[in-house]
Amino acid sequence: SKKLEINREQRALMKAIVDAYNRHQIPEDVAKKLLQDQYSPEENFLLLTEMATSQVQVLVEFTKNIPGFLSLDREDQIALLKGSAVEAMFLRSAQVFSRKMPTEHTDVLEERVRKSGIPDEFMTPMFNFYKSIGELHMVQEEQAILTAITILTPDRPYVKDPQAVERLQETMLDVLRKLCVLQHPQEQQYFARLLGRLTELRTLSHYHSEMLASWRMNDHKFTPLLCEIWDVQ
Ligand SMILES: O=C(NC1CCCCC1)[C@H](C1CCCCC1)n1c(-c2ccc(-c3ccccc3)s2)nc2ccccc21
Repeated sequence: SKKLEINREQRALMKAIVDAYNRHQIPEDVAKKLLQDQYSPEENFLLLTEMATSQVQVLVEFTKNIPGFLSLDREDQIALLKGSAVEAMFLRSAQVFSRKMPTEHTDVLEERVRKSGIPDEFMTPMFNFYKSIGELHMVQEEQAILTAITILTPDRPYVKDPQAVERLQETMLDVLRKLCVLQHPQEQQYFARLLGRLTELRTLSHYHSEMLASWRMNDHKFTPLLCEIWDVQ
């Protein structure tokens, strides 16, 4: 029916976002590194800060390709990036964790992350989120559009024109809704479950400053970019 069909304009929008999402992959595959060796909390913290610094740069490039983003108020663009960077990091970590790999690799990866230096009390919510993302078996279009929807959240701190952001987010939500029906015709509430993950993501991301501050080591060093993004130091 007309209502459900992805029209030409939406197909172009989806292509732009998926191309940008694939173009801006994380340079070094952190999963491969973690599967190679067990690192000390200090080495893991350094690995996280390196991965996170490059991921923020990747996120900025991806965001610039979201149709309409660059026509938003300049300060609102910064507010949206700052407000979504940690969530995008956890979303990308979940996608890395849920990537198709032999079971024993997933088990080793889980073990390495559990022993990375992050305090134990954060492990349950973090892995609950990773596993709930994994169970969705998202196609890459859904992953890319979900990341764009996360960035285009109107109620981030300091956004001056939330309506303009809401208009862009609604366009993305409409495409994602149609895509979910097409990709997962059996699962009625798939789209609703997908959006429910964004709520879980926001809750998980609330802990990030505490996770970093209580990483099992002394003298936590951050890059200036991460001090800005992570609300630390
Ligand atoms: O490198 C990583 N993630 C990259 C981020 C950028 C995008 C690609 C993925 C880290 C590593 C964890 C182990 C120690 C080294 C770093 N990672 C996490 C995180 C746990 C906590 C995280 C965090 C983020 C912000 C603030 C406070 C805490 S990220 N979950 C993973 C699941 C699977 C593979 C790696 C994973």
